[in-house]
Amino acid sequence: MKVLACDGIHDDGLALFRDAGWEVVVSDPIKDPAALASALDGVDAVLVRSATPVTAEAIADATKLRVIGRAGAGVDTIDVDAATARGIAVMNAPDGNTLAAAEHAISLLFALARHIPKADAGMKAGQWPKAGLTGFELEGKRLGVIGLGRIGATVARKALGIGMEVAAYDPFLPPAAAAKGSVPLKTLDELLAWADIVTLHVPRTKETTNLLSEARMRAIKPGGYVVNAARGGLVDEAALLKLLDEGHLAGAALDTFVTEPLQADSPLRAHPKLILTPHLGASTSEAQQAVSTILARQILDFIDTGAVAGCVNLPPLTAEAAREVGPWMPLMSALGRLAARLVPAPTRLHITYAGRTDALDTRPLTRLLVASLLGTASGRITPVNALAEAAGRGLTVAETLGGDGDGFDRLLRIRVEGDGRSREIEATLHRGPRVVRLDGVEIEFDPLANVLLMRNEDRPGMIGTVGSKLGAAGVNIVNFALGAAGDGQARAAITIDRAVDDAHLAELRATPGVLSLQQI
Ligand SMILES: NC(=O)C1=CN([C@@H]2O[C@H](COP(=O)(O)OP(=O)(O)OC[C@H]3O[C@@H](n4cnc5c(N)ncnc54)[C@H](O)[C@@H]3O)[C@@H](O)[C@H]2O)C=CC1
Ligand SMILES: O=C(O)C(=O)COP(=O)(O)O
Repeated sequence: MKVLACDGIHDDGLALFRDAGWEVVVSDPIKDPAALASALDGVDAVLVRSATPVTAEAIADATKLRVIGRAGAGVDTIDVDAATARGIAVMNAPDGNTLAAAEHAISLLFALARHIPKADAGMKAGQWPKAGLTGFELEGKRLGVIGLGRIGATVARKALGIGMEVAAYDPFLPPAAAAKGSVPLKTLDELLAWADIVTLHVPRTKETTNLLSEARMRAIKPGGYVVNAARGGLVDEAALLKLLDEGHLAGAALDTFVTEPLQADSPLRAHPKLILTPHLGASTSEAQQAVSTILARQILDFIDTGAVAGCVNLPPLTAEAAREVGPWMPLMSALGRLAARLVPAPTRLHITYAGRTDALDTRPLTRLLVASLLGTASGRITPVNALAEAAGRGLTVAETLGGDGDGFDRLLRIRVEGDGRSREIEATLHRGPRVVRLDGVEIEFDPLANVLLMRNEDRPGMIGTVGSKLGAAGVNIVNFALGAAGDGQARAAITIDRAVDDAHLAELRATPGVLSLQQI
């Protein structure tokens, strides 16, 4: 397995990959999508920070890539939709840098309040720049937090600790979190009119782009301040310069920019009321160590056990739940392949998880079954894109939980329909993966083995005739399971030690009494 680590990923996380036997390739940021595409050749996982954009073009031919890992919080530099469509999991590690980002925002508040950068620059230039650098106290001032998630809530807590009044705007806060929080919530208009300093802690999305537009910044009290240590593009940079020039805003501090690195000739660099840092929010050794190790563990667990944590395009699956469903995974893949052979153009799939269903998270099982059912048709289908791909291809997927397990601890009943056909497979785990019934007829076989499925006239001599033809083809029978279908026909599942070639298959199909024969 191979991981490509771009953008300066802390070595502690990379060591976990090396310990697990992975090849680790370390790279500087790769800005060019074509260059990233070629660097991704043969790569199973790629790790990035904010410098390397992972675009649709970069991953279009990444046939081995299973995970894009963001060693940090914001996934706005990753084309998550394109990754999902290609069946690639996208993971991040937002808990690892919350403190670092929050402390950076607080640092910027102090830097603004006490002119620290100007004071320092003057001192370094041989001056004693005391006059003109009178600041203001943060205690008693009003801080308006936009986005009360991990970082916003941490900033709020720290700001309360230094005696600031704090309120927030976050329309997506879960009601429980809003109810127990010590930070009053306001509408955006109320917050902007109330705050002395507005600080942003939202992700960059279509909705949050230019959240602080010219009109919104005008709604901040004259003499107010803006801090953006969240994402470039949340603040309209041109409008900010205008409002600083007009004197409507007294100052602003930016850690993140529309274009990064910021252009050398950007007018932002020259503005005396602006404090700039080069996207340093997450740049503490603690945060980098944390995000790299959290992310590495998430990716290694996902690949090794199927456990899902910190994934933005798959539902979570705890290690315990992964252990519970793990043994069923090979069965789901095999049943998907079998179902695809029985009904090549499926339009409806109904899965019943019967018997004991407690502690069974069926989501990864259903996704894998669907991926395997569709995967044989074309393209790259994985549990990440299986359900979307099913919807796109007109396959309805339904699931029933519970019901009689027919004496089995757990029994899977899979009905596939399409093209006028309707087939039913019942399967379980019993000394390995086992199909126990096909279309209601009791025949047992291992769906992972080489199997011939036969429908034949229910008359004496059939086993012998087919058996000797297989013998003549040099194929050994491992198991011959036969069940009467009740209509003068029988069904057989013949487990064999190797695949039968086409010529011998044709000969078997031509055997009198054989009504149909399929190799799976
Ligand atoms: N400067 C830096 O180095 C760093 C920047 N960040 C940025 O900070 C962002 C937030 O990180 P976390 O707090 O960990 O994420 P989070 O997901 O815990 O919090 C984001 C909050 O924003 C809220 N939100 C979303 N859309 C909103 C909208 N339109 N208006 C108001 N609130 C909205 C959400 O409800 C959520 O509570 C990241 O997405 C990233 O862009 C994160 C780490 C470091
Ligand atoms: O985690 C985030 O969202 C960040 O913005 C941190 O960016 P970085 O990893 O320092 O390039």
